[in-house]
This record gives sequence, C-alpha cells and structure tokens, in this order.
Amino acid sequence: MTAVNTFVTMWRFLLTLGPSALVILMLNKGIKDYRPDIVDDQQRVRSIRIEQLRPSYDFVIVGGGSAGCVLAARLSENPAWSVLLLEAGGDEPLLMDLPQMYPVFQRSPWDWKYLTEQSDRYCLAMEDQQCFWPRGKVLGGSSSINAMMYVRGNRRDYDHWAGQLGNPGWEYNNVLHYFRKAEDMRVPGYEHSSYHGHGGPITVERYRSPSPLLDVFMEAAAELGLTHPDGDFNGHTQMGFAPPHGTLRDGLRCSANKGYMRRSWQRPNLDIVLKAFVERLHIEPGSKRVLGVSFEHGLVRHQVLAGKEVILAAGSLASPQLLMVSGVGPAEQLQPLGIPLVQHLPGVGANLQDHISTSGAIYTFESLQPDSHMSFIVPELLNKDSVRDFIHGHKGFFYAMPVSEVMGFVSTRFQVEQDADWPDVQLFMGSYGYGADGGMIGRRGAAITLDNYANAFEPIIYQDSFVIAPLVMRPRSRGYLQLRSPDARVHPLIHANYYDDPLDMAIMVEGLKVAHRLTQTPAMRRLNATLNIYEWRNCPEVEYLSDAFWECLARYYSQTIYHPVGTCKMAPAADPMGVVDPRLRVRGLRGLRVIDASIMPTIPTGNTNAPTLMIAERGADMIKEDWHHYPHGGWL
Ligand SMILES: Cc1cc2nc3c(=O)[nH]c(=O)nc-3n(C[C@H](O)[C@H](O)[C@H](O)COP(=O)(O)OP(=O)(O)OC[C@H]3O[C@@H](n4cnc5c(N)ncnc54)[C@H](O)[C@@H]3O)c2cc1C
Repeated sequence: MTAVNTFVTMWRFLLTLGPSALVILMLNKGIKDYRPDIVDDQQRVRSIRIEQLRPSYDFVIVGGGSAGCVLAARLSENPAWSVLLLEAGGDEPLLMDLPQMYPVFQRSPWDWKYLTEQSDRYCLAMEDQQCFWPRGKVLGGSSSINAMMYVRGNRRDYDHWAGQLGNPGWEYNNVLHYFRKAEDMRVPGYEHSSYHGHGGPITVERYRSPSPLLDVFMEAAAELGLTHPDGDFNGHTQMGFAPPHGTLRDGLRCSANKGYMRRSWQRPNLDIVLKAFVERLHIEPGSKRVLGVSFEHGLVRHQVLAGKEVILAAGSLASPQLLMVSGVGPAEQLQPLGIPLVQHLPGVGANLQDHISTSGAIYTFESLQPDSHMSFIVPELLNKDSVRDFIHGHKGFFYAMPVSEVMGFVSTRFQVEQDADWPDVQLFMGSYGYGADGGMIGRRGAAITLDNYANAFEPIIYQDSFVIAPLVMRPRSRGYLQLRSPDARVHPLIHANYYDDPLDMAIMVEGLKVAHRLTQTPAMRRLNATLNIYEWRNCPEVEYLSDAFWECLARYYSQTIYHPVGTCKMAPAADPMGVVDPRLRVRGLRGLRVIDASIMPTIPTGNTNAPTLMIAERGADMIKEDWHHYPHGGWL
C-alpha cells in the first residue's frame, strides 16, 4: 500500500510541476511589465564594481541580512565614515515581495540550506531524520525569505537579559526606543500608541487577503475566552489571540533590504559588494587587533582593511563559524582542525536555542461555503485569474500569508508565574495543511520523506484543512555548533538538541492540547474539524489523543520556526561562556563586534526578526557613541 501511495505522490508532483511553473513564469513576466512598484528600478541596490573597492574602510560589515542592513544604513549616516557591506547573496528577486511565495525560496539558490545532525528524538518523519534549516542567502538575509510576522517578544525577556543575566542597558525600557526607531506602524488604530514608531524604515501592516477561516479562528479563540484585549502583541500585553502584524509595505514584503538599504545605498561613503563570500578575519596575533577580512568575489580572493572595526552580522550560524575559522573559539575544536588559536572563547557556537514547533496538528474540515473551499488549496489558486488579480487588481491570493492568519500566546500549567503575562507557548493558526499544495512546497521545505507524506497526507490531499502549530517559547534545551572544517564554505555540524530537556516536550504536549481544545469549540464543530487520523500511523501503539500521542506527533513533525539564536552570547565578564560584552565587542579582541541574532543570551518570547533589527539599531548607536559621533552623547 505504501509503495503504491508513494508512486501516486511522485507522479502527482511531476504532473503538477509543469503547470505551476508556467503560472509562476507568467507572474514574474507580469510583474516586470506592469508592477513598477515591485521592480523599483531607481531604488534597487547595486553592487560597486570590484575595481572600485578601496583598500581600507572605517567599518567593514560582514553579512547584509536583517542586522547587516541596519548597520550599513545607520553607520553611513555619518558622511565622515567610510563603510563597506559584504554580502554573499545577490539582490532580492521580484517574486520575493509576494507574501504567498514565502516558502518557495526554501531549498532555492537564495537559501543556505542547512541541515541539523540526525536525531532519534525529533524530525523523525524527515529525510535521514535531519531537520532542514533555511537561512536567507540574499541581500536582506533571512528577512527576505521569512514569513514577515512582526513580533517583538515580551518586556520580561529584555528585563531578564539586563537584570538576571547582567547585561546593563538592555532592559525593556531602553530597547523600546530602538524597536520604535526601526518601525513605521501603519495599522489603523495605532497612530497614537506609545509602543509604536512612525516614519522608521520598516513598515508594519496587516496581511491582506486572508481566508474565511480567519474569522472562524477568532471565534474559536473567543469561545475559549482567549481573545487578545487590543490585538497588539507588541503593546501593553502579549497574552491572547489576534491576527498578527507583518513587516509589509503596501501588502508586500518589507525586508531589511527594502526598508534600510534602498534608501541609503547611493551614499558616496557606503560601498556594497554583493556575491562576496567572506572567508575569514585577519587578526594580528600579538595585539589581537582585527585588521580586516578576506573575501571571494567572482572566483577572485580580495582583502580589505578596517580602520576602525569589523562587524560580524552573518547570522547565528555563520557568525560563530567565521569566528572559529579565524581562530576565535573553543581551543579543543580549533586545534584538531589545524586552525591557529588566536583567542580561546569556549562559548562560540554554544548556547544554541530555537523555537521548535509541531506542524502535524492538521485538521480537515467541511467548508461552509457550498461551492468553494475556505482554506488555501494551492493548485486551484495558482491560475491566471490570481495572476491578473495580483498584477492589475493589487489584490488576491498572492498577497495572503496563510501560515498564521491568527496568532496566539498562552501560558501552560508549566509557566511558573501564572499571572505574569509571560506566555510559554505561541500558536500559529494556519489556513493550509501539508495536503493543500500536494507536497510541492510545505513537504519539501520541511524535508518530510516521500514515504511518510504518502502514508500520512496523501489520503487528505487537496481537502480543506488547517493547522494549529504550537511553539515552545523559552526552551530549556541548548544545542551547539561544531566546526567540521577550516573552510568557511563547509557548513558546521548543527546539534539542535530539541527536547533534550523533558520539560520542553511537556510544554509542547500542553500546547498541542490547547490547539485541540480550540478545535472542539462550537465554531470549529460547525466545520466538523477532524484531526488527520492518518498521522496516527507513525505511532500505532499509543492511545489516540493521549499525551503519548501528542508527543509522537511532536517527534515526527518537529518543525523549526527558523529562529536559531544565542551562539555568540552576550554576557558580563564573569560568565565564561560569554562571547561579546554588553556593548557587543568580542572578548579579548580589539576592533571586532558581533551584531546579529547570535548575541541574544536567551531566545525572546516571539519571532526573532524585530528583536534582531532592534539589536542592530542599538548596536549602531553604541558604535556611534564609542567613536564619538555624538557630540553630547545623545541619540539621533
Ligand atoms: C524561513 C524563515 C522564516 C522566518 N519567519 C520569521 C517571521 O515570520 N518573523 C520573524 O520575526 N522572524 C522570522 N524568521 C527569523 C528572522 O528572519 C531571523 O531571526 C533574522 O532575519 C536574523 O537576522 P540576522 O541578521 O541575524 O541573520 P540573517 O538575516 O540571516 O543575515 C545573515 C546574512 O549574512 C550573510 N552571510 C552569511 N555568511 C556570509 C559570508 N561568509 N560572507 C558574506 N555574507 C554572509 C547571509 O547571506 C545573510 O544575508 C524567519 C527565518 C526564516 C529563515
């Protein structure tokens, strides 16, 4: 039976591939011809010609992702400073603007395509029991391939960084300034909110063109008394359910590239080299001063010096890797690989944290609309009408982002401070399941094996369905990276270590039970929402709907929410595992900072793009303070 199903699945992929590709080509052509707002020819960032590269810059920034774009734009505000941004990827392709296209770029040339090490505890339904970790290899970095959800985390996260963890200046009341500085809040009703910024580079809006399920999701949450009081997770309180806000501009993606770089790249003191792969840092062994970097561009190796500082902003996987290949990291890892040790820093690559989720709580249902689906059935919507609606009507399917039409934050019984408004679970209510795209996109992104897909999802193929995915917000488990080679091109080993601490699984099971409770409400019963029974085939020995059943789902359909952080931890000098100090300077070296998601000591209660933008805004200000850009020590 399995072999037959797998054969059917494979053929369906092959048969749908051609028509889908044709629609995408049509869409791309239509954008080029009729959507100058997306083509954005005048503002699109252009790389300098490599002959124009200067031998030395005041600041060299490695990586043009969420953090790197902020840093390049903010540091080049000072016309007396020269700034170089080196990014391994190219500019964003046109289709990246479309929210609906977000998962398509996983496993594409715009993705670094990392894989975690095999485990028998998680990702059991995935190819070789490895979890697939995409990261953006493009200007804008992961902000250009992410799902655009704009969530800042909880005020207690930052008070914890500053108070208990000893990083002065990072308390919520300080970092709020930088969240606001980055933001241009355009959602009606928040014009006067003191929590939001206006006129900043990153526009924040509501997602457009939701499915009719959004209202059902909200009704179900209301029936459990879980509606968010004012719909703003980034405001006064976090707990509750509401449609999330997105980093969107006119309904389209607002990446860090679009927000920060397109308005600053033409400054004469800012040079950008795209397709520039940084291979290592040059550090003078005696003084431990970082002199510059080597990078490869067009098959030629170049060196460039930094008069003031090099700033690593290559993200949570590449920043620690670049430190290690340059001799900065745990001595016991570097020496066997023949890397001369410059600075023993045992914390480099350690303290890895991520938001783990379960993508398997998929519910089929009966549409209340007699002749149409209520959820997104991708092949039906991938047609010329949707293309026309998008190109000429500025509306429809391609504006939608089904992954989390409604988002929720709840506290399980394991959250010690029950009244604290510090939720330990986030939930995404998404209006499509793995069956909705026939396995072309979601299955591929999650790396679910063909056999497993055929067994568990083929029976519900193209049926109306939704998913409720819980995320463990502050996992206790810690993973680590391990260098495999002195060559920066070879990905490090990623030991994700999900569910190493049993409490993380216990919280996940509670999250899945909250999800299931939502499906037992009158609003959901009207749809006859039914858990996809075929996933039970993975663990037939457990009792249906028991804790062991939910655990089985979590272990098979373990899904990263793409938030790896913490691998260059910010910490005070007393913590031997710290990598950067609270001003983000790398310990023991001169002229080097790390400023990106890797410096977070603990993962925030929410998605990580907005916190990374905040860190980079604050990091840029600290650099300006340290180099006396501000005559009176004030803020711009
Ligand atoms: C698929 C996906 C979905 C996500 N969804 C959301 C979401 O909805 N909301 C949210 O808040 N967060 C989301 N995130 C997470 C968020 O986007 C990241 O936390 C954030 O972008 C991290 O920023 P960063 O600057 O640390 O790294 P990145 O943005 O990844 O930037 C690193 C940059 O460095 C470059 N680089 C790496 N190595 C080198 C090298 N050797 N030489 C030169 N350049 C190099 C990379 O190409 C990249 O451009 C998602 C992430 C992904 C991948």
